[in-house]
Amino acid sequence: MGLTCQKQEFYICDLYSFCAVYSIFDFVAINAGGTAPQKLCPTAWFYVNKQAFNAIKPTISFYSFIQIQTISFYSFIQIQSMFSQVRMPSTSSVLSAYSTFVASAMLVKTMLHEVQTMAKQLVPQQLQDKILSGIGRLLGDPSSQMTLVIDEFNGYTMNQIFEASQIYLQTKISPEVSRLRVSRSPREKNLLVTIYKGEKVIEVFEGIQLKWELVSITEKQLPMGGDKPERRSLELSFLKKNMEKVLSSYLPYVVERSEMIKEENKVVKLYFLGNPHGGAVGGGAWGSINLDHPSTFETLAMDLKLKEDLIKDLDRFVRRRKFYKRVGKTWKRGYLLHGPPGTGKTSLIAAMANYLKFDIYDLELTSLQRNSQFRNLLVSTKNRSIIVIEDIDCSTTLQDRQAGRNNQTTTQLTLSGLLNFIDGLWSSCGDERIIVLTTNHKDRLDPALLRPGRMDMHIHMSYCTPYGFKTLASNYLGVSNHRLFTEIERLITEVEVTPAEIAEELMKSEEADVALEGLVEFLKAKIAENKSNGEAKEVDEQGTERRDVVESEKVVETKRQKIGSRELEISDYMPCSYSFSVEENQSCLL
Ligand SMILES: Nc1ncnc2c1ncn2[C@@H]1O[C@H](COP(=O)(O)OP(=O)(O)OP(=O)(O)O)[C@@H](O)[C@H]1O
Repeated sequence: MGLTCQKQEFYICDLYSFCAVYSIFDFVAINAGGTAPQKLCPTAWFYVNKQAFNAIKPTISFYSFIQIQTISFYSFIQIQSMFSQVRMPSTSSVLSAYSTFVASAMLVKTMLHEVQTMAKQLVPQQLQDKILSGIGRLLGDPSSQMTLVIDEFNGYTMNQIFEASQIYLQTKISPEVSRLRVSRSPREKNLLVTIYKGEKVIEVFEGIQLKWELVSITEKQLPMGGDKPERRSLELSFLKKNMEKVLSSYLPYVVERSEMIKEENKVVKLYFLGNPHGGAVGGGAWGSINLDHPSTFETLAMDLKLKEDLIKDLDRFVRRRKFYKRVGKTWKRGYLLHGPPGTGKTSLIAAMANYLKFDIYDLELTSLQRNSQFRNLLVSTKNRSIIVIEDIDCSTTLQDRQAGRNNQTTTQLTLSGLLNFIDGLWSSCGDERIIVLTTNHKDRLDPALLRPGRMDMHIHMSYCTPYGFKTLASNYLGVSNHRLFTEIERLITEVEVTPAEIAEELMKSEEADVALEGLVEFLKAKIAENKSNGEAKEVDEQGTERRDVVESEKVVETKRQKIGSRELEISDYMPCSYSFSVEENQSCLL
């Protein structure tokens, strides 16, 4: 709007400047002996003033306009009489004419303010812009070229348009380009191929021809020596008449495309607590490395149906930005992974991150003392991330509340601080967040954490099943069938063995025969050990109530209980017994 006002002022002032300059030149010409301009001058004066009156009469009072007219006419006559004398005007008359002009200019300025204020009120913004862009078009030549210069740096920070354009231009390199620059950051998977200085890329966007060129200027050698600094810019040239479209459509398109390319090539990062006492806002407390965890949904020994359900749930979550906005819910999703150690909880988190290309923030609660630290850390996490709190049951402070010791203060890290983040006001700072809590002992968690709606999905990860074993055998040994499979599947149903234990046995040899025979021995030994442990317990506790049952009986009993409860047991045909709560699953499938 500031620019608009200046333009209006400029155009109207122009009329008056034109009038005054015209007068001076006209009368210089008269003094030089001309006659025709003498007749033309009053005509021009009246013409210009008439145009000015027509332009502004709807917006200023008639009285104000007459004032302008009188003063400018008086100035005009003064100049005319000054220069029409045979002799040169005296210093006093020049000064008098000058002061009249100054007064005139000041009054005009005041009037212009009045005009602008009223114009702002009376003429809609869009119309004002249209008029100005129309005048701009009349003044500029639309067939001439326009060049936008996009510098690599804005001061000390990288220019995001430069970065986005570079990424975008990778996809537009044509065979005509003869020199390219290739680079790769440490531990990045993909090469960055960009055009070299002087090279051009030409493309057509919605009928507009655009030419990109990389320009590089090598600065003078620094006094301290070292490499000569290079200042790089991208120059984008096109016809002037397309300026508006390039700014409002093309460049946003370039940025959007570059975001998509970045997303495709994104290396997932694992953030961990570097300095929890340091500047948390701005990410200072988080250190990061590339997440090289190879776990994916393909390699994970999970029931196929459960895997598909989870993938669908994640897909639904990421594409529902508008839905969350419409229903007034913060765009986040919580998963509680529970089950014994070595059943794949961490592997599942890595698989989720690799699938969604979301960064992971590993939040170690035991290293925090206060809710404020916790909040600062959460505020400094980025969108499209998974915040993980592993072994939530092991946090002493959170256990305090469960134990009934009401020693929480506002300065301590408390369960309510955590819950506040999960579904309180703090949860709304940031978009597309996934929160994953893991525990080996769901029964030890505070009921407040388990209340329906708090964590959207509870995923039970349990011991290996025959189906799970087959997945692991296929992953580790590349075999889908073997003479020992039947025996191994039978043994697995007799003992609680984790996928981690099986994976370890399968890794002991590259030869399937050797690895599987080793696994058979391992399972038999585990059954025998369990039996002897069970018997020993029985002997120890003879004479008292017999509480323990042999391991196989216990597994069957646990399964029976789960089937009787609301949990949907899938372990009958899956490797590890993952389960969903039916109720929670329904709520997440909104
Ligand atoms: N379901 C599974 N599918 C494939 N591999 C698995 C699975 N479960 C465990 N593993 C293997 O066992 C290793 C340990 O598993 P993981 O750390 O994911 O288990 P966890 O349940 O998170 O254990 P903890 O509770 O001790 O953290 C993994 O690196 C992986 O090789």
